[in-house]
Amino acid sequence: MSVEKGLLIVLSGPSGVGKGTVRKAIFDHPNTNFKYSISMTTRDARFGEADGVDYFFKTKEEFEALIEQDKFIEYAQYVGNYYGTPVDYVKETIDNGNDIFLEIEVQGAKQVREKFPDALFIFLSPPGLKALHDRLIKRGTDSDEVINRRISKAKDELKLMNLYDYVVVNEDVDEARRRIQCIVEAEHMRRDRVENKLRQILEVF
Ligand SMILES: Nc1ncnc2c1ncn2[C@@H]1O[C@H](COP(=O)(O)OP(=O)(O)OP(=O)(O)O)[C@@H](O)[C@H]1O
Ligand SMILES: Nc1nc2c(ncn2[C@@H]2O[C@H](COP(=O)(O)O)[C@@H](O)[C@H]2O)c(=O)[nH]1
Repeated sequence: MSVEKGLLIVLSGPSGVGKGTVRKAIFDHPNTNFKYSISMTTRDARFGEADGVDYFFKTKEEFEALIEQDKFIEYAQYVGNYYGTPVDYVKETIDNGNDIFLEIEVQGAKQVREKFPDALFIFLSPPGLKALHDRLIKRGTDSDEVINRRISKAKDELKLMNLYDYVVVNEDVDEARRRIQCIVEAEHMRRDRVENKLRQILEVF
């Protein structure tokens, strides 16, 4: 009997909205069984970030060689750096029946939609642009110039939220965590119902 494929869950949204914070809350929660896809990037590691934990840090040349070798499900250039999702771990995880969680920006999410139309797409939105700006400043990881570029990008990214299956507003981290877990659970139930229905219909013959 073939193993049922795992769910590919894509969490996207503008920089500073709290994707990483909400993702950590999800993974720290006892009910979580997802795997996490660690991205590759050419940006410098921030204070406290570790290679192979937060990202796989690569040089531009290494990243471009991996693009040539078709080693990404998706990749994008964001504020002067490459970011991408390595293909092997994602495929292996879903083929083994496990759910996998991607935390990526919107251009990458669009590419995933083209390759994996069955994936579940969730957009994390800030309560407002002022809150987003405040969060980027409070995080203290980027210069004013980079923050302004991220906010300018966010204005375009927010316009794409209607392309997602669900939008979750991150007012409160624990509430956003709970909503995302409910969405994933409901999606599993929906898929199981469709699968069972199909089985029943096919049994008639
Ligand atoms: N609900 C919230 N209310 C207030 N502050 C928040 C909330 N969620 C996250 N934050 C804060 O906002 C800042 C940005 O969060 P985080 O780094 O998780 O964003 P991100 O979307 O992952 O950013 P990036 O895409 O740049 O990696 C952090 O300082 C975090 O503590
Ligand atoms: N398209 C992709 N976007 C990614 C990936 N990993 C992270 N990201 C997004 O990039 C921006 C900037 O991240 P930062 O760590 O420099 O703040 C942010 O929106 C991330 O979600 C990826 O593999 N592909």
